[in-house]
Amino acid sequence: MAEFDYDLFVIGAGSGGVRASRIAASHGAKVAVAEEFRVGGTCVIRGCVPKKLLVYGSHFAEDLADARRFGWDTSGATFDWPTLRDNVAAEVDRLEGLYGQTLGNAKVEVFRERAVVAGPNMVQLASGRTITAANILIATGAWPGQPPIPGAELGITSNEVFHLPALPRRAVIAGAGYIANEFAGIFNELGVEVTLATRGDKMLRSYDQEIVGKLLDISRHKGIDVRLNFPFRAVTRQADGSLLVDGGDAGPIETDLVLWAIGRVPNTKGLGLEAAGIALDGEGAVVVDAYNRTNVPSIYAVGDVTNRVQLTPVAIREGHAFADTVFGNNPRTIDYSAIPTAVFSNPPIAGVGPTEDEARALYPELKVYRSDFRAMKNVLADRPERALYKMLVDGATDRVVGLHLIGPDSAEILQAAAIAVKAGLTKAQFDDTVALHPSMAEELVLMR
Ligand SMILES: Cc1cc2nc3c(=O)[nH]c(=O)nc-3n(C[C@H](O)[C@H](O)[C@H](O)COP(=O)(O)OP(=O)(O)OC[C@H]3O[C@@H](n4cnc5c(N)ncnc54)[C@H](O)[C@@H]3O)c2cc1C
Ligand SMILES: NC(=O)c1ccc[n+]([C@@H]2O[C@H](COP(=O)([O-])OP(=O)(O)OC[C@H]3O[C@@H](n4cnc5c(N)ncnc54)[C@H](O)[C@@H]3O)[C@@H](O)[C@H]2O)c1
Repeated sequence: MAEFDYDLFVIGAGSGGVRASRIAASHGAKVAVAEEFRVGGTCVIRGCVPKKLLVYGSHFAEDLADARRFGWDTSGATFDWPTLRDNVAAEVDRLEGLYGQTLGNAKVEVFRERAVVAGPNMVQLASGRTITAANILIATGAWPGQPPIPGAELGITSNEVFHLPALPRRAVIAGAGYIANEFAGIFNELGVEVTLATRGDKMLRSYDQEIVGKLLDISRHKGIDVRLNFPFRAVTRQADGSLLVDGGDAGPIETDLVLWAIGRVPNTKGLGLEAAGIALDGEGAVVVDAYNRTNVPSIYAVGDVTNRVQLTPVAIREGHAFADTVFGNNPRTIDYSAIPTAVFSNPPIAGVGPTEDEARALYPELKVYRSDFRAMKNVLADRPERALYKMLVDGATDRVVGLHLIGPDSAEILQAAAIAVKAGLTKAQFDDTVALHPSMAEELVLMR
């Protein structure tokens, strides 16, 4: 190994890169990682973590309103955006520090600058220095996309949304995926007039559409103006400083903020990959095999940059499996089946396994169980919205193959239930489990 500066050089200290660095070092490898922005990556700095904290922060609006029915006098309660924004930013700073410490404790050297691939065993740092490594891991994540229309630059993306100087009076959120629905919920609760507009005819395409239909109804009931089939043609700044979104036949929308949430593009531009001969797919994602190896044998890639499943727990698993495979003498691949996922909309959606439409094609004897109910807390709060739980069962084997939920705390409930789906448990085994009463989760063992 002495012919190289490092056994492993990782580009990108996000979810996948940090885990891979730490585990490779624990297997005895000499490791360095380069990070051009902030250690921790998208999830910690401008993704999952600050987003979830804003979800909590914004939900107090409804909680405080509901509290009155439970006897509390909440008059005089006010909201201050800078306080929430700055407290969230401080928590992100704290976590960034912990990630740095973890790398330091693991004896991983951190270069706080951009790195690009300069050859099968060489990277170049922004400062000009070149470094050699027996193996290179590309873990550069993804970048928010913007549509190729005039005025797109007048909008912001999830990169900027956590730092708004003030909340806008009105916001147009473009897209109908994860980020769009999560920020529609956050902004709506914080009193912003939200329009969620997407060019397609569906929201959250990969989720069970009956569950998504419920979210659509509840979102509209909460005052979110959801526009499907909305073509974004252009954005212009008006004389009074507001923005005008040109939607062609769907009409213009006047707003104060445009948030692009139209998908995240693998971060491979200018990374030296073409020059190094690394194969990319049509969307610019690094092509890898099941062991995360590219077509150049010394170069690997994990996480969003490979555009397989753009989720933190998946990037972490891929990074870990890569390190075990290459440095731990333990070749491992990831099982991508039955990955539980959630959208932290208001209310949240969570699902595991195929949707009902997908399951119908896979299991000819599919049985669908439903529980459509109003959470006890919502009943007393006089809040009309209902929850919906769906269980998909393969009639041939009685196995529960999918669960799809919308309702309070559905992500928390699904994580535990997903273990049963992953383990291949049957409907009879769910039914054998005594209900935990009173809870929402008990619906899962009471479906008839
Ligand atoms: C708003 C938002 C909310 C999200 N919420 C969730 C959620 O609730 N749950 C969930 O599972 N996932 C969520 N995600 C997705 C999740 O953040 C990503 O799937 C995850 O961060 C991917 O990890 P990664 O290691 O592939 O990339 P990243 O975490 O993006 O890390 C890549 C790192 O590489 C750095 N980098 C890039 N190029 C270079 C270079 N040339 N040199 C040096 N450094 C470089 C970047 O600065 C970055 O720090 C969310 C994403 C967003 C944007
Ligand atoms: N809770 C979570 O786990 C979570 C949260 C946020 C992000 N993420 C990850 O990050 C990824 C990116 O999130 P996202 O919400 O940006 O993408 P997404 O893929 O979830 O949704 C993109 C949406 O934009 C629409 N769209 C695409 N091009 C458009 C255009 N030109 N004009 C209008 N609409 C357009 C699509 O139809 C789709 O509805 C997600 O796919 C997910 O993997 C996960």
